[in-house]
Amino acid sequence: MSAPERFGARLAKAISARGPLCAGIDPHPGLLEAWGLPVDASGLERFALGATEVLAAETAIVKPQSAFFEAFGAAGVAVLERVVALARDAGALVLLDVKRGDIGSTMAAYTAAYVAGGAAIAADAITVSPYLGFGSLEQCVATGREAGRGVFVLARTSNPEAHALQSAKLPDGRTVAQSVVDAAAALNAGAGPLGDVGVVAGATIAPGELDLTALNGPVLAPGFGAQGATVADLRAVFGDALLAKGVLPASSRDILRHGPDAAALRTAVRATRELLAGPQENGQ
Ligand SMILES: O=C(O)c1cc(=O)[nH]c(=O)n1[C@@H]1O[C@H](COP(=O)(O)O)[C@@H](O)[C@H]1O
Repeated sequence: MSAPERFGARLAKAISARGPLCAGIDPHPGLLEAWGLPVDASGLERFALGATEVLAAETAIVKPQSAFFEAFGAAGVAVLERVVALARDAGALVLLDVKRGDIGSTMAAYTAAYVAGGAAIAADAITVSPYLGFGSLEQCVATGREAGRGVFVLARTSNPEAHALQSAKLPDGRTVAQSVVDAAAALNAGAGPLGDVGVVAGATIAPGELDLTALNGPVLAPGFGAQGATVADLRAVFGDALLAKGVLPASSRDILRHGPDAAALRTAVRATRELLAGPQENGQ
């Protein structure tokens, strides 16, 4: 049997076809209410499946946030499984935002859950945390890679509290965040057109904080939209060359607030895609 196509290659193709926007599927209780839905598992189901049907038909990759599903217990996790399947049927890749990270032996169980061949909730990629040491993630990367799946490692996150920890300096002078990027780059060496190990770098961070030029992998850039970052910020933080090669601006609430009407949601996601197309085209 031939090896599955690698995640980085699949993502590069999806970006070429549909643009780089990553649409977040974050069923916040407040959004369920705004959509006129009950804040229970039935409301979650209608919100999440309705949003996925529209967003996964329009974008290269969707990002369901697991916590909003887990909050409803087993019924919520069952909805998450359906979201993953529905998104794939609609032609989008699925980045499951679970931000997992643990000692290697426990990380193996998260790997089996999400990115190994035959995973229970099989995503195309997951978000992972490097704070038990980057090495604790390497088996997950290797196993996911064999199954054609990837990871996005938290490097410099979009939230204001992140700065003190992630921008702390190591004895060699690099920031913690830069060391995460460099470790990801080492695992992506030689891969083309994009490696399977992405990093998370918020669109809200200061320009020049991170050197991503050697990453050779995708960058998830949340913070665009509801957290205040604009297209101009994306250009300032990442530069046109990187924006044209694997930066995925992620937006959740700013798009989802346009539901529940499917046509209005579709118009909103298309408008966001078009907004992003400017720097992409200019960057080539
Ligand atoms: O890993 C993430 O997705 C993530 C990393 C980060 O640095 N900042 C961040 O906001 N996120 C997630 O991205 C989404 C942002 O949602 P909005 O602010 O509504 O666009 C949420 O699901 C967050 O959990």
